[in-house]
Amino acid sequence: MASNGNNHVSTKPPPEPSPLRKAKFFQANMRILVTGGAGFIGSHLVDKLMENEKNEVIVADNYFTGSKDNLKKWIGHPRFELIRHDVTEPLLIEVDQIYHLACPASPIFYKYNPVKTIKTNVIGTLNMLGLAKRTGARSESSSLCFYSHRLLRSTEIHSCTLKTETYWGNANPIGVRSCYDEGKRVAETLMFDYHRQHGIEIRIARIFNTYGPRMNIDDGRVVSNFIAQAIRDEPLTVQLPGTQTRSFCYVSDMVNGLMRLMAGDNTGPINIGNPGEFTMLELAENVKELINPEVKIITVENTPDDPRQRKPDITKAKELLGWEPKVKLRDGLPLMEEDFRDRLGISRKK
Ligand SMILES: O=C(O)[C@H]1O[C@H](OP(=O)(O)OP(=O)(O)OC[C@H]2O[C@@H](n3ccc(=O)[nH]c3=O)[C@H](O)[C@@H]2O)[C@H](O)[C@@H](O)[C@@H]1O
Repeated sequence: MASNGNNHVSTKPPPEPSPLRKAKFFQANMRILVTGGAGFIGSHLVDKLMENEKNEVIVADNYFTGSKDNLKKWIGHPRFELIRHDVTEPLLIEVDQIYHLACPASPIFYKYNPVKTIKTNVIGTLNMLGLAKRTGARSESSSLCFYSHRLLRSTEIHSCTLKTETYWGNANPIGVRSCYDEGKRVAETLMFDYHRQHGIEIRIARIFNTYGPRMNIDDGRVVSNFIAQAIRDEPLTVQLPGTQTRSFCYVSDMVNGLMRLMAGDNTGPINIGNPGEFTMLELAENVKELINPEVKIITVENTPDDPRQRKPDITKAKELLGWEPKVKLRDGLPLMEEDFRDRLGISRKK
């Protein structure tokens, strides 16, 4: 029997881990960090991740646009942790996967503090890559970093081409939206540099306009604006010219796409969005018909640098991930209406 060097011979086996620790060890074999997990897409992702009993989910959020309300059903759950944390500061924890979603996405929020927005994209992503590098180097499990990116913003007014992943973008570097657009571009560069230089496993999703329950009611984006306006009997404000297009993806489809990407072997970038394209006037007509046929539609001034057309080409997502969206706009809008009515306390007129 081996001596411990103090002439004391131990005959006792090492202590068994406590039943609590054992239970935790065997149940939760994937620790996942979701930055921005108290936000709109993040909180739906958390719901889905928590369905798997093998996942332990940690959310880091500074609550700038996210809210604890979105996570209230998980607070206190043994496999869930919530940290008030700003991703522009380093975070030292052990995780196996990172879904990095933290960043204000609505133009009114990101223009409110553009310096913070670009710091969130650049320094926030650096910090997450640093975390992935550290944990990847130390633990046996692979450490993945995932980064969400909206389509590179196009200011090509007459462009009517589909946006494939090879599109390099034509973004205004000095405009009011540049903090977001350029921040996302640099973040993608950082992701690939860490991947090439340090072997960090990465996934890049290019997320297109997403809608659904839990969007901030007054966050200024078009679907939430129109639905709140229709419920409050206020005119739907179509920004000129009204012929600009967007393609709207329901949040459950988005979350499934993000999880498929994480589970597969492709680094991306890969477009995740719904290719169904609508003009803002068509969207207003749909909201009017489905939610409040009495409501007026008016036109108002637009904001600078508003892209005129946006439609994802999702061939790659279909081929490589076997993913495509399922929820049609006309089915998703009523689901969002229900949530907005609950939160606004306004029920449907009889
Ligand atoms: O939802 C998103 O994912 C995206 O939202 C915004 O991008 P944008 O496409 O301009 O989103 P909205 O602000 O919802 O605007 C969409 C279109 O609706 C129009 N709009 C907006 C608000 C409104 O009340 N009425 C209206 O007609 C805008 O002029 C614009 O053409 C952000 O800039 C992106 O970062 C984000 O990815």
